[in-house]
Amino acid sequence: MTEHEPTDTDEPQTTDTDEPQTTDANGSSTPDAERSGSAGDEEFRSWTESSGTGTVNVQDLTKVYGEDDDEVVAVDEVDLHIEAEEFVTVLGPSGCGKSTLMEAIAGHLEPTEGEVLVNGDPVDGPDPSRGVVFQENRLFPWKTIDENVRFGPQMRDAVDEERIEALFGQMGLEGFEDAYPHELSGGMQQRAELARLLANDPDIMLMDEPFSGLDAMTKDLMHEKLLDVWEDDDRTVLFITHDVEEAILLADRVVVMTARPGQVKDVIDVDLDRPRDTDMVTTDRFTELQRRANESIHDEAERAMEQAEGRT
Ligand SMILES: Nc1ncnc2c1ncn2[C@@H]1O[C@H](COP(=O)(O)OP(=O)(O)OP(=O)(O)O)[C@@H](O)[C@H]1O
Repeated sequence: MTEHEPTDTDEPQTTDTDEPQTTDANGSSTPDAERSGSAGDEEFRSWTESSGTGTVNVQDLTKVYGEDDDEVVAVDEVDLHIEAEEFVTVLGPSGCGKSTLMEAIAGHLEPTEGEVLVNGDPVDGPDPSRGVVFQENRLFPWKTIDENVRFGPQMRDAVDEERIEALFGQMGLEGFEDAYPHELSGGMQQRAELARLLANDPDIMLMDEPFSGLDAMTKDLMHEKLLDVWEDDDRTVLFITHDVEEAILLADRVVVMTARPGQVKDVIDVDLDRPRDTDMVTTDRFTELQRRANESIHDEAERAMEQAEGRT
């Protein structure tokens, strides 16, 4: 498999042209919360053997881009496990390999070393059971919202009209079925993107900074919407972010990554009650978790900045 090679189960891709692509469909994958290093062999074995619907195991994952002088080690020997129905956020500085990790789980790229297992099976390409959402939505600009949402199921001859109608209600998009993506606000586009993903009924949702382009108020609403979806449907979620508050508010566990080459530095258990809402960010426990995450990420952010400035 070549990086980003189009397959008939790949995600819809927007392009600079208005021409339909032949590379669409809908894949989704599961992420993992890692626990390498600190875990004993026996404990680690029990995680990797767990293979319920929606479990992800990343084992010794290394990804090297380029060759010789251009070589970049994006992630280095990452071990991660995510239980079925767990919500894990990955927090890391810019360029530390977060997207690389997610793309490996999505099946969009081939590891240099190591492997990813989903439900105990090796990932060897995209699959609709692993749904991916990016910061820039991948809606087809030439299709209506309804056509976008039903595209994945249609490709598999598995359209469920009731499900699609319910998704429009759940995402507050009734009345916008015939609109085109450019006619919607940023928040509505991301809700349409979520509906498109959920139309495939994925076990695992892989979300790469999906709300980072939204204003604060819309972002809060999207957090509530996503938590509702997750709490109702028991899906596994791997959510990548730079935002400490977002990482804690959403997650069961926050995985903190080092600066490049990305490795798991820390795993923070978030023991806040559920259901969660944005008011929680002012509580003592939230502040304490936030302080811990900030301490963990601080040096890595500095190192990442030095790397970006060419100082290391
Ligand atoms: N296809 C590629 N070819 C060469 N280098 C790449 C490729 N994709 C990513 N990289 C490099 O690998 C490193 C990790 O990239 P990645 O996008 O996974 O990091 P990230 O943590 O998601 O970054 P950001 O937070 O900025 O989105 C970066 O140095 C990036 O430039």
